[in-house]
Amino acid sequence: MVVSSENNLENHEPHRLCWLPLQIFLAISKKWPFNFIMICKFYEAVGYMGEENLGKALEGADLVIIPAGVPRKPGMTRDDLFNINAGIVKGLCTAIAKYCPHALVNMISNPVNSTVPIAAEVFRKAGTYDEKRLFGVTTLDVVRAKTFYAGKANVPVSGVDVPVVGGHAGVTILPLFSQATPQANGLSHDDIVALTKRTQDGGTEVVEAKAGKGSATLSMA
Ligand SMILES: NC(=O)c1ccc[n+]([C@@H]2O[C@H](COP(=O)([O-])OP(=O)(O)OC[C@H]3O[C@@H](n4cnc5c(N)ncnc54)[C@H](O)[C@@H]3O)[C@@H](O)[C@H]2O)c1
Ligand SMILES: O=C(O)C[C@H](O)C(=O)O
Repeated sequence: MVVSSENNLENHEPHRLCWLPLQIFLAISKKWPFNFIMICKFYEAVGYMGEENLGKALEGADLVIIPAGVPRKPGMTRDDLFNINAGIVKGLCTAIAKYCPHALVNMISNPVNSTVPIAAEVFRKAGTYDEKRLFGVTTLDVVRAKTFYAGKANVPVSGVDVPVVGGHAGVTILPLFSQATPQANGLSHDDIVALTKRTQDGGTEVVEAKAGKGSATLSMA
């Protein structure tokens, strides 16, 4: 997904939202872009198909969100996606460097621990790398840590904060329950170990529940 602000809000001109080929929203339902228009009245949704239109879709973009690629099936790790998704991400990042080198890039495609370095390397080679503009999307780890912690501590999730550092796969996901607020009295070491493991395995839980039909796609949308 690509967002461009070539027009400005004050004039109530629409911004441009482009749907790249095979992108998740279109793949789920062709109605999605239209629902989005109703929600965001300042956005205009434009769909582009085919690699030959990648330049048109990306030109002038301020924000590019990359969810393209294959998801895990039960029994796979995120690393098992590397061989397919690395090439997809590399191609998209090469086009970003060419058509919108100053865009913010949010990387959803897994393995995020590897696709972000791939993007960085493509941008570095193109001379466009800016570490402040490239992000691996790991918000789900924070959401999961907060949800599981709130459940265990029996506090409303809306008031909970749990910092999560590290990467986005297995033991590289490090929820810092020692820094969580509010501090829950009465959580044992075993509770913290169990909460940590459940946070680290949250994506796997979803992949197994969907039984081969994808991953936490809608959460990212
Ligand atoms: N970072 C995260 O928190 C997070 C969360 C959910 C999913 N993911 C990752 O996002 C990716 C997509 O997962 P999903 O569950 O949405 O899968 P999905 O199969 O539902 O959607 C993937 C989309 O990518 C498209 N695609 C495939 N090859 C492409 C290409 N060469 N160019 C452009 N688009 C292409 C497919 O047509 C499909 O529409 C996976 O790698 C998954 O692991 C990451
Ligand atoms: O776990 C996955 O494969 C998808 C995503 O990274 C997630 O955390 O839900």
